[in-house]
Amino acid sequence: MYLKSLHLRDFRNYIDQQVAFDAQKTIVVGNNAQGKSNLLEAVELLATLKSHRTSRDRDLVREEMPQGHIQATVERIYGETELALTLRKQGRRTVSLNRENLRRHLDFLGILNAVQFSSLDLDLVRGAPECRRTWLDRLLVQLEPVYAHILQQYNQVLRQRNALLKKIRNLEAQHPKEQLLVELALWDAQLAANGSRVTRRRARVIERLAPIARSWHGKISGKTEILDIQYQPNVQWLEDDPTQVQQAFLEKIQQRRIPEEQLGTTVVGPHRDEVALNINQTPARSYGSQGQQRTLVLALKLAELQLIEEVIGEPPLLLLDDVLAELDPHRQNQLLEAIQDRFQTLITTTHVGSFDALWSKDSQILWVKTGQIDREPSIS
Ligand SMILES: Nc1ncnc2c1ncn2[C@@H]1O[C@H](COP(=O)(O)OP(=O)(O)OP(=O)(O)O)[C@@H](O)[C@H]1O
Repeated sequence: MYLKSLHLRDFRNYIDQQVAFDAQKTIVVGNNAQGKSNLLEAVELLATLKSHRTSRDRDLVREEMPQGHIQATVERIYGETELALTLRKQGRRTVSLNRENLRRHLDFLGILNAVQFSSLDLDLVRGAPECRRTWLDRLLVQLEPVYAHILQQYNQVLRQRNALLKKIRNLEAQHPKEQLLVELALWDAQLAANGSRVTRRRARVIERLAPIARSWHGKISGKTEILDIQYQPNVQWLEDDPTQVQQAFLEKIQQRRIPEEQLGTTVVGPHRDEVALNINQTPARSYGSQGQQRTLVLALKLAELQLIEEVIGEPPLLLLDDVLAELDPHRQNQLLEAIQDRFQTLITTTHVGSFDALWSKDSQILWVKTGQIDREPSIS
């Protein structure tokens, strides 16, 4: 797939900016806080309808303006598509394909695919389990857009079940709670049904991703380190069968009944899953240097690229936000070799000279200054 052009209006610090991409690699150069990451964020939003920097649309709209727009033309094997996303300070966002508004946002996903790699990704290794769940979920949405809907339904059930558990916890001692317990049983079944759809998909994606990531990791680290990725679902199950997985949920819910009522919150389900990342059988978080942790993140990103390409049948975009200069020449070369000319890549940097000149060969260079993009560096 190829992102041909982008048009940003009142998005972050861009007023009205057109960008035409005319090379497989685009290097976006500028000082800090000029709008480089904002540009990549716009592409990320078109690919996933999410930003890893904010969950509030009002942050994305230019200051003082009521709404902002991102528009793009994407070329796929089957033809060209125009994507548009309108973000509002107040009210819901709207999405359109080829100038037709879509009722279901789900239908917008899967047209543009992108793998994002920024320094924040070190949180994949060092951060809380939530970072790894979010990463996994975003990958799943790209591989199978309907997963966005599945996850949304699960989260809705979770919220409603939590509200009910809170109500039960706060009941006066003499107040009968039978009616609420009948209601809770209905939510238990919903949690099991929706939770099993989430956990089965997470397990499947890890099963496919783990060997690819292990192989990349071996190549980059020179085979001295062995990466092991293990999905650790909160509800353990053995066979990928909906009935059996739901049964495992219901059994665990029964076991945790008392703590759940005492805490007033759901403690069973995929919102408590973990993905263990081990190097040579030691948790990566406590293993080795920052450089070794970077190698791991790089291997994960390369595995994401490869898996999306395998599943979608077309190479996704790669968004490298200020990470190239942080990789040593060996890792830079591994990355360059892996992407070759297959993956359209957008790279942000403060200095073009801060990474190997091979990167700028055949690349388009764009200069960003206070929300304006030029093909030449500005004089001042
Ligand atoms: N909603 C908004 N309206 C107007 N300006 C905004 C908005 N959100 C962010 N900005 C501005 O965008 C700029 C930050 O841009 P960006 O995050 O793309 O930086 P960058 O060029 O990637 O720099 P760095 O190298 O520091 O990451 C800041 O000047 C910030 O004030």
